[in-house]
Amino acid sequence: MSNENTKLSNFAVELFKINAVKFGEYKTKVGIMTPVYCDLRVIVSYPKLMLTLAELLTEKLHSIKNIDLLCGVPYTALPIGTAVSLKTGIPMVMRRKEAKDYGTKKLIEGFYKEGDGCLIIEDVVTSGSSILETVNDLVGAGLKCTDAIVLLNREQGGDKILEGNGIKMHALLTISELMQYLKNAKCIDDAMVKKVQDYLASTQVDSNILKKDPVEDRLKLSFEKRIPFTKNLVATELLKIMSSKQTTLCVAADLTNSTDILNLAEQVGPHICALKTHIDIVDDFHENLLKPLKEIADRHNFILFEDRKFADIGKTVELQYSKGVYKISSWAKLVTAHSLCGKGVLDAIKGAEGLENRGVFLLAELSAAGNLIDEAYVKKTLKLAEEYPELIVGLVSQNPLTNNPGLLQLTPGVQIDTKSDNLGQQYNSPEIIVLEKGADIAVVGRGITQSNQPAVAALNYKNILWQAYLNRIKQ
Ligand SMILES: O=c1ccn([C@@H]2O[C@H](COP(=O)(O)O)[C@@H](O)[C@H]2O)c(=O)[nH]1
Repeated sequence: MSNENTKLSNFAVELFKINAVKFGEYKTKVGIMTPVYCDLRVIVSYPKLMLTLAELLTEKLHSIKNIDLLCGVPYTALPIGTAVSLKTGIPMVMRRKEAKDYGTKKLIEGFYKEGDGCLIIEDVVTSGSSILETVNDLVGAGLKCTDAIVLLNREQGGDKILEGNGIKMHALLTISELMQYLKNAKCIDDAMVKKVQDYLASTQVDSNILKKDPVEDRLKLSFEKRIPFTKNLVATELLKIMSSKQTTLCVAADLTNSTDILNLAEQVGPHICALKTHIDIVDDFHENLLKPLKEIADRHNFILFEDRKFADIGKTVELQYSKGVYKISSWAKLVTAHSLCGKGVLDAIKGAEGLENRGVFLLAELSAAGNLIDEAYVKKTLKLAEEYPELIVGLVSQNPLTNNPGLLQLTPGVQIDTKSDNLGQQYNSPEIIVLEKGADIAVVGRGITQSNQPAVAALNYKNILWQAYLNRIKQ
């Protein structure tokens, strides 16, 4: 046996002795029974063994390039990562499982620079999902992750899944090697080896289930090709309008007079996919505004969209959506809602009386300077959106948050030459929001409404946005 193998064999036996590897009948995280169970948490009670593990991992790490940082997958691999960091002198970062709700609100703790290469350290890999969760947050913080060193590869398909997601796994031991070492040391018998082999053969994780969303898909697919991915009928209609009218422009009709709104709708109508209103700012609002507005929308083939930003308990939202003077649910196919109050808001919009086809843009990020939304909130918003595919048309955001081709990204804060207003609004150019920020639909308000010729301005925005979209999908 080579020197390295002797070390590994001794290490395997020590793991067995401290009960970090057990044989019998154990329930796994997903509820199925396994004859072999590895629980490396216990290793913190054995500092000498921890040191051996750090030495073994350090040897493994030498063949990997571009390591600026280490990050242990929480929680078991955090002390292991620390031990390797102390041994190698490579600094460490820590991933929080939840961003704290006070102070810095960071998901990644420690000092790092954008573009730093971060090596992942993990104890046991089955499907690789824990590593991918950690990678997701690290990459979100601007770090590069290409490799993971792990103590034990359970050989259930995790390595392939990680590879499919751009992560090369380097394992100290495979479960087969571990079993062999333990059998040679007479810790287990042939029957147990066979039992474990049979178990592994019958429990391979499907390598498709954890494949990243097709990263390029949303941004690379044409709107037409994205139609089959939508589960909401207004989203389907919107994509069809965008494709046929060749426009991704949504005008924010933030005007306070009914006649001005109708005039604007008439002028910009041929160039837009949606007209966004704040109906509660209209001084002379009367329901009589709605009939001609709907008529213009039908004639020019665009969608009426009330930017109500619902954020209350479900019952109140139900009433705000369908009752009162505005009766939003009777005319606006699209509305916005904050995710802040959770599912109740979405259930209310889903169940309220009104138009049969309705859709929601969920606010994940805001264009306002100094807004209080943090990474964790964005993540939870995304999760909520995925839970309501039949209602959610997409996300209001300033960045590409999802690769799901069935979700549309609506991005406000768009102007050609202006960077901000005096009340915290922040603007990006149409090209930047499409090519860099991932916008599918751009909301332009004052860039058009304050122009002397709104129709000309709208056409200009429409053309620039469409060209940027064409460039994006052909790249
Ligand atoms: O993050 C957000 C969400 C919504 N808006 C709305 O978009 C328009 C922007 O108008 P401009 O005149 O182009 O600034 C406005 O109706 C906002 O309520 C946003 O700006 N940012």
